[in-house]
Amino acid sequence: MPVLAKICGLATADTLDAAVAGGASHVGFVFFPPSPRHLGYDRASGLAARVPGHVARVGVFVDPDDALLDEAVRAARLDAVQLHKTAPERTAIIRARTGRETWAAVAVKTRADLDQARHYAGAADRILYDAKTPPGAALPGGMGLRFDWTLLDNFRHPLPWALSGGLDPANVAEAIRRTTAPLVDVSSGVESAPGVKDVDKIAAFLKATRS
Ligand SMILES: O=C(O)c1ccccc1NCC(=O)[C@H](O)[C@H](O)COP(=O)(O)O
Repeated sequence: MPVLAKICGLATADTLDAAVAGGASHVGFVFFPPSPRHLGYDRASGLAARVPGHVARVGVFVDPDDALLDEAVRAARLDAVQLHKTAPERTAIIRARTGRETWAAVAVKTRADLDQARHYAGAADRILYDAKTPPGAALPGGMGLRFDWTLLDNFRHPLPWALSGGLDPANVAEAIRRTTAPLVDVSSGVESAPGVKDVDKIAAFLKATRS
């Protein structure tokens, strides 16, 4: 089974096209104004129009309100929503409201953090294990931080899942081998500066997922 790959935080046509050409299964659009990857609705709409049908459009949110969600789902024609810092009860409501595949991000630093995933059974469709960012950090993701992959050893995943946090072209093959992740997600590992995606790094990352 080929490993699926999401390139997150795309904001330009050339880098979006590189993700599609390189074989990404998912592309991520960030709707969170403090992020250097944040997209307005018009820009998201234009990018979404370039995405072929076999590639899923994922909107990335931080505990969003209904107005933001509704407008982003419409503008970017989202296939899935990825929710950070969103309680299981609210996640279930968003899943029902949008009718979209719903991913719950679980921030991981210790083994105990993984237990949060169980609370999303019945509320989400997929868990995204991401590295926990430091208290007071501006962003809950997209900071290039990695968690200890061995924490996932023998963990009984309550839902389909994905691995994220600090992945890059040099370490993603080892991450897949070590964790058996069915889907990997990257943002800053394929950037030349925060929010600036690099087409060569995107291509290298996607190639490495198949190695
Ligand atoms: O990327 C962002 O700017 C962002 C902002 C707010 C919430 C989540 C965000 N990113 C989520 C992602 O899916 C990233 O791809 C994931 O955290 C991994 O990031 P990185 O460690 O930089 O590869």
